[in-house]
Amino acid sequence: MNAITITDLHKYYAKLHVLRGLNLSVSQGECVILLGANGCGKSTLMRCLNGLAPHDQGSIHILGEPLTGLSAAQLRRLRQKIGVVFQQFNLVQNVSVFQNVLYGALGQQRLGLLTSLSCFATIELRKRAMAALERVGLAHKAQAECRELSGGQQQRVAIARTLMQDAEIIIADEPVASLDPKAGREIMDLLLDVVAERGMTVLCTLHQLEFAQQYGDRIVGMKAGRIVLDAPRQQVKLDDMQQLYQGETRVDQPLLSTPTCLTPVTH
Ligand SMILES: Nc1ncnc2c1ncn2[C@@H]1O[C@H](COP(=O)(O)OP(=O)(O)OP(=O)(O)O)[C@@H](O)[C@H]1O
Repeated sequence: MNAITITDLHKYYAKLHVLRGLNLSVSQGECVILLGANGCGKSTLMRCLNGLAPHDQGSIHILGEPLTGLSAAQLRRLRQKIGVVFQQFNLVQNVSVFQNVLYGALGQQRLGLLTSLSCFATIELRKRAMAALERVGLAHKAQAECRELSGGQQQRVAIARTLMQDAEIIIADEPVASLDPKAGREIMDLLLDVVAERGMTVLCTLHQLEFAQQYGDRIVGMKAGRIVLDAPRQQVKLDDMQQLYQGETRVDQPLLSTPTCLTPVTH
């Protein structure tokens, strides 16, 4: 079964046609790196996948379930399977690292928010949260407030939270954009190790081509709201990736021609 199946996906912001007929399948356990210039629609795609932004046409299936037509409870249950690691560390800054990780259990518990608060959490949940923090090397920072951590440490907390969540899919939107090269590499190493251990599926946007050459199974490239490159990482040349940043790349530019595929889509 595919972890993610996207068929003829369209998304508009008012008159701006942002996603222009996307087709993409990601197998369970696969790590796909998504590349594309600023404004080509990557984050919008990520938001659609996470149910944060409704799409206008086409379909998205997550682990075989359609993302549309779900009740609020069904959508919540499906979103529980999707962990997010975003460029802007989507953590609650003024609470502890431990508490942020515990929030990952939100939605698994019948009592919701209350049981994910550290003062009410069961011993089992607390143990799991500590184990997740140990896995990302941050057990010693459990009681620190998130805002006291470096960018790299905050991304570690976000990864720990996906472990707490028992996510099956990780959507990582520029997870290393604000990190220095060493910290960025450490986060990519950790992310890929953790997902391999758990057989999770990853869709990760990056702007660093040198990372794209080293991480993941497959490279998908977008240009002006369309997928124009989709091939196993080893088959993608640097020049193929560089072309993604040339010509008409943004969705808010008038298109002079329909972009052609740089490399035949192999899926
Ligand atoms: N909520 C929104 N409302 C209106 N327009 C939006 C919204 N979000 C994004 N856009 C527009 O959609 C287009 C695509 O933006 P998006 O953030 O998806 O691109 P991106 O490829 O992720 O870019 P970047 O690499 O800079 O993050 C841009 O023109 C942007 O201004």
